[in-house]
Amino acid sequence: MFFMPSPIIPSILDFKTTLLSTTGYTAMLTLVVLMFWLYNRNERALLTLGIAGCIAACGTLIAYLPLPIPAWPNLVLDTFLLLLYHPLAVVATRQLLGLRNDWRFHLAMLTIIMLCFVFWAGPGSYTRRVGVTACAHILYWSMIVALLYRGRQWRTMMGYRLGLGLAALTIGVALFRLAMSWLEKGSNFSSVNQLLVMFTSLSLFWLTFCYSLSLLFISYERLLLQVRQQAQQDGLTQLYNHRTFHEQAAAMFSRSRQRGQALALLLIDLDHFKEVNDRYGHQVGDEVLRQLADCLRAESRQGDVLGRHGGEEFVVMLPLASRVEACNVADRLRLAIANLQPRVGELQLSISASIGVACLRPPEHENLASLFLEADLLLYQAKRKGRNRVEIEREPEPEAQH
Ligand SMILES: Nc1nc2c(ncn2[C@@H]2O[C@H](COP(=O)(O)OP(=O)(O)OP(=O)(O)O)[C@@H](O)[C@H]2O)c(=O)[nH]1
Repeated sequence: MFFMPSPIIPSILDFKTTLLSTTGYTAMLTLVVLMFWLYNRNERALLTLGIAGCIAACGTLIAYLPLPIPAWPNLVLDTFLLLLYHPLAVVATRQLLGLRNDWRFHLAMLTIIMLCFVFWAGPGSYTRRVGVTACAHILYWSMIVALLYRGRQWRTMMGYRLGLGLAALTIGVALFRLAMSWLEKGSNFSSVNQLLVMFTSLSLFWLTFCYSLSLLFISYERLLLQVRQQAQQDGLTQLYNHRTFHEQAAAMFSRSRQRGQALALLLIDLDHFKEVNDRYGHQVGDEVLRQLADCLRAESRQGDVLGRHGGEEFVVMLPLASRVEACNVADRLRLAIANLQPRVGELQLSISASIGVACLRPPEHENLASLFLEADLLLYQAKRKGRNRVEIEREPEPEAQH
């Protein structure tokens, strides 16, 4: 990341011009990151990256501006400011993953790196200076790769893949620089290698700053995911809300009808829930509903679709479930609810539910509404027959009176 101007480097790679444009891009990127942080202040990683960007921009400016300090302290200060970006990138990544940061560790590492830079490399050895900064890159970016790998539950997100790719590339380029500094005999690079050092230095700069973009991307993707989840879920139980459940159920219904596959719909309604609310209050009632949702989640198979239909009514769609299977699942759920005995503070309650089960019969069920109607009638039948039971077969209508 540190350039030694050389007369052989063509004007297109003019040292100061490159630094000036790099400073401009860094400042612009930093501004974007800080704007996003202002928009979502919970994302402290963006603030850290913004601070890191400001410091790095100062680092490049110091190399550009004729400061009234000697060249060597100027280079040390410039190096220090530019190197600060990397531990801050580690800190930002940890913040993004919700992990704690150990500032003393970062301070100690940076101190060791700077001591190596000043005393082991010193003003006389350009190759050693490149070696030290390459090692710093490898160290910090390996940490970032390890961190991103730990956050692989979000591996489907573009930002994670991008961040991981950029971090891996950064390590690759830094390894190349380390090898160059190692293989070079003298304290300065040959003319051709100087050009390579400059190219790799610039690419490191761009790669690491693009990493800020990838973190921004991750933060944005997570925000989108959160908003989408909130729009799809019921706030109390985190099950699908009425609208989303109906969308999913409608798609499942058409698929099953088209393919001639089995499908069952379970309508579950808590018995005498009004009494729970009236006797213990709405907050206790809410907690009971939450625990009931957890129970349904725990009892359901992968592929089953669960939703809160409204109030104390829940729905479960069972794809590929035959009539017997649906009846077994419904009875298992009924039993699980009866044994749940939700605990709310000191209270231990007893609850039960009635379940209506409608199984898809293509000629009779033309649309999802007809399946729901049947499940609703069966649920009503279960309530009528004493509650805490499963109904799957409609009773014959009472004979019309003559
Ligand atoms: N705490 C709480 N109560 C709710 C919520 N949604 C609906 N309820 C309550 O659920 C109760 C439903 O009462 P009813 O429809 O009379 O049914 P029930 O008392 O369960 O009686 P049956 O269904 O006939 O066994 C009402 O007291 C509603 O206030 C909710 O989100 N939280």
